[in-house]
Formats: sequence, C-alpha cells, structure tokens
Amino acid sequence: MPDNTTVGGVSVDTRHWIGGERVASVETFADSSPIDGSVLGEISRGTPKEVAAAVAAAKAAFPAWAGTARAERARVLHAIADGVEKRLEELATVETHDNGALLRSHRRGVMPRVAHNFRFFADWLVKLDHEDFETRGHTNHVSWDPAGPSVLITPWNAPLMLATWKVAPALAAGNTVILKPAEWSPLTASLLADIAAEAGLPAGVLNVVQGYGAEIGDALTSHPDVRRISFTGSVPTAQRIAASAAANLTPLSLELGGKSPLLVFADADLDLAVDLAVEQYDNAGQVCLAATRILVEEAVAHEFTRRFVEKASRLQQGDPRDEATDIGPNIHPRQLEKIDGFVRRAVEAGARAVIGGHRKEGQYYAPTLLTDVAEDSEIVQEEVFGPVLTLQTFADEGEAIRLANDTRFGLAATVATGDPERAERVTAQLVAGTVWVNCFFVRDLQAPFGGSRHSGVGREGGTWSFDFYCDVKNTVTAPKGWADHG
Ligand SMILES: NC(=O)C1=CN([C@@H]2O[C@H](COP(=O)(O)OP(=O)(O)OC[C@H]3O[C@@H](n4cnc5c(N)ncnc54)[C@H](O)[C@@H]3O)[C@@H](O)[C@H]2O)C=CC1
Ligand SMILES: O=C(O)/C=C/C=C(\O)C(=O)O
Repeated sequence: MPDNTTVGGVSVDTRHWIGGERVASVETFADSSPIDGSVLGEISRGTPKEVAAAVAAAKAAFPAWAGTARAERARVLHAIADGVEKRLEELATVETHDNGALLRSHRRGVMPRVAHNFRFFADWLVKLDHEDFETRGHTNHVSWDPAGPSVLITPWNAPLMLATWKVAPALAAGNTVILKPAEWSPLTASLLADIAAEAGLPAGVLNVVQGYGAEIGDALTSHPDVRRISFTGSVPTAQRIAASAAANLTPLSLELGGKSPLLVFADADLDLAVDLAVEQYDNAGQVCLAATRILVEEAVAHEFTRRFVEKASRLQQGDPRDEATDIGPNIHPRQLEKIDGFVRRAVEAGARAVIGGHRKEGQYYAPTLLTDVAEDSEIVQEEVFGPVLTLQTFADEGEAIRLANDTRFGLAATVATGDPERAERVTAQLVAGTVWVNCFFVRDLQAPFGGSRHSGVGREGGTWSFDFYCDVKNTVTAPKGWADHG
C-alpha cells in the first residue's frame, strides 16, 4: 500500500505519526470524499499495538516538554500557527475534499481560526496567573502543573478546528498528546503532524493515531498512563468512553450534541430572526451548536415562516469547492441515511415539510423545515445533525421558556427579541452553556464553551482549558519558614 495520497494537488501521508516517525499499520481503511464518493486514500487502520506505541512515546516525551519554559512552549505554538498560515490554502483544500464543508469557509473562517487556536493558547499560557493570597500570614500560590499524556478524540464536522481546540491548550499546558481524528475525515490531522514537526515540536509530544473508534477507542481511553481524555462527538460514544475511563478515574472533558432552541418573540426584528434561523443550515446542519428547534410567538409565526421560506429557497446547494455554494454535502452515506430516517419517521408521525424533506442526488439533503411536530416527538428531541429544522409556536414567554428547556441537551440557545428586559428575564431561565441574544455563533476563545445536561461535561476555553489539562496545585508557605499547626 502507498504511504501517501494526493488530494486536490496536496500530498498527505496516510500513516500514523508516532514518536516523531511515520508508522504504518498492516491494514488500511478507505477514506472517501462526500463531494462525489471518490476514494481519497487508504489510511493506516490503527490497532491497540499502535495505540500502545503512541502512549509510550507521549509518556517518554512528557518530562522534557513539561519542563520546557512556558515562553519556549509558547514560541513553538506560534511557529505551528505560522505553519498553518503558510499552508492555509492546502489545509482548506484537503479539508473540503475530506469532509465536504465549504472551501470558502475553510479559507476565510475555519483555517484562520486553526492558527488562532495556537496563538491564543500560547499567549494565554504566558499570562496565566493567579494572584498569591494570604491565610493567617501564610502565602497561597496557585500553579498549573502539566498533567501528562492526553488522549484527544475528535469528530468529522470541523475536523482540524475542533482538534486544534484541544491540541493547542494541551500542548500549551505542557502535556503530550495522542490525537485520534475521526475515520470519516482523517487527513488534516496528518498534515498538522507535519506542520508541528517543521515548527520544532519535539518527537513524541504530538502523536496521531488513525483508525476506527470502535476498534481502538477502548485501548486509548482505558490506558493507565493517560492522564486526560478530551472528546467531542455523540452521547453514546461519550458514555462508552466514560465507562472505559472509569477504571483509572481519568479526568474527562466531553463536548457533545445539542438540540438548541431559537426563540423568536413578536417584538423581534423579524428579518434578523429569519437570518439567524437560515444560518442554522451552515455546514449542512452538522454543527453541535445549531439551533435546530425554532420556537416562534404565535402572533408572528405566519409572517416568520413566509420570510424564512423565501430566504431559504435562495440557498445554493452543491459542490463545496464552488464559491457560490451555501450548503454542501453531508459527510457520509450512513449519515445521510440517518438524516433521512429522522425525517421520514417525523412525516409518518404527522409532521409537514414546509421546504425540503427529501434527499437529493449524491450525498446531499435538501434544507428542510418541519412544522406540526409534537413536543415529545423524536424529531424535536433527538439530534439529527443534518439540514433539518423544526418549527413550534408559543403563546407567551412562559411557554417559550418551557419549550426551550424541554430537552435532555443544554449546549446553546438563541433569543431574538427587541426588549432588553425580556432578554434578561428569558436568558436567566434558559439551561444552556452559551446563550446568544439577537446574534449567533459569536465565538471567543476566552469564553467558557461547553454544555449542560447531555451536552457535555466541563468547559473549554481560556483558563477553563488550563484547569482541565493541568493538575492545579496550591502551595501554602509559612511566614519566615515557621510551621503553623494552629
Ligand atoms: N458534538 C459534535 O460536535 C458531534 C456530534 N456528533 C453526533 O454523533 C452522531 C454520530 O456520529 P459519529 O461519527 O458516529 O460520532 P462518534 O461520537 O461515534 O464519533 C466521534 C469520534 O469518536 C470516535 N469513537 C467512536 N467510537 C469510539 C469509542 N468506542 N471509543 C473512543 N472513541 C470512539 C470516532 O472514531 C470519532 O473520532 C451524529 O449524527 C451527531 O448527532 C457527531 C460528531 C460531532
Ligand atoms: O466553532 C466553534 O466555535 C464551535 C464549534 C463546535 C462544533 O461545531 C461542534 O462541536 O460540533
């Protein structure tokens, strides 16, 4: 089997990256493009043997990297960001072929954010501090000690963006990393390994193991030398990971699904509310934060729906490499089948497709809006992860809040209202890790990011990331060397 493949003119190594070397597995798996189903490459299919080698490499590299001065770690992270920026066009091209998201988004939004992830955590590391404080004359000093080898398991909907959201703070914290990218989008993780090596990251500090989660997940998450596990993906997989990590009580960060509401009050700017609603089709609906449950006040529901249909009908669906495309394909035939199953069952149960409601040629699903959906129905309660929105109406503020919170998830919520007092009242009662008022997807790495309920465990971003990736220590020193037993 060849060791590399060429995607959109870019050469990508298809082997693992372990201890600063390329390592091939005996078997491979085929990685296909959602654009046309073509096989992009044969990727090394990891086994517990490669997992053990990667953890051993990360363990061996840990003491030196943890002992590297903060300023030097930050310098290497900035050098990785430089490498990402230098290869931005290549990364964008490969990612679009691999996961089908828009090339224009990768070029202008996503890949610049990848570089920013490294710069941000490098800079945050340098200023990470907690003011010393006194207790009966004793000094308390808080430090963030590197925790050790960290397993990072990442999804396919924003592969490099979501991977580097974990890789950057883990490396900044002084940890070593074993990254396991999703098997449906394995390529940019391999390019990241090249970029990190070129930037001077020592061998073994970042390792990439390719393969199926079902085959190597347990080996990764039950390994006794792993000190942290960070995962983004589905709830059932998170439950398996948590059970496997329980044997060693390995700390977990879980960023999971959502079924977030968009509340549209009659006093809202209706055009803005429609813009916010149509934005939920971004990335073909494969966004954990997407507000897929649209809740509209009865008085404006008819007009909202009319304007929504008018705007959504203008969306261009097609090849994600085309600048004019708004919605690309879904990631995999299995995901498409899953989306279609949700919609078919909803329609059988009485839902009405105001737009869409069907597959299109290739790996595309028509942007869909379903009305006449019951509050406790599958389509309202379960994450679809496709371009499928539901619309429910409410009579008053109380009902809006009740409907918004009637979910096992709690990742995000968006409120459209022209009344600042209402905004304050409503947001205070919503169960969600992030709430937006009259805006959507305004993201800042300083902010805590994560979900309540089944949407996750813990928060990432700013100091929250360092709290997770470090062993936070408080050192209490007696005055003038005297011990105080009082
Ligand atoms: N929160 C989010 O951003 C995401 C949510 N999802 C949700 O999950 C649904 C299913 O998508 P999948 O790709 O099947 O998600 P998944 O949760 O199974 O996959 C995410 C990652 O977990 C890994 N994985 C799978 N089984 C594992 C195991 N036993 N141990 C350790 N790692 C394992 C996969 O290899 C991949 O890297 C989607 O329809 C969507 O609802 C999927 C991806 C991202
Ligand atoms: O881009 C962000 O800030 C967050 C994205 C999160 C997802 O898309 C996800 O985890 O699915």
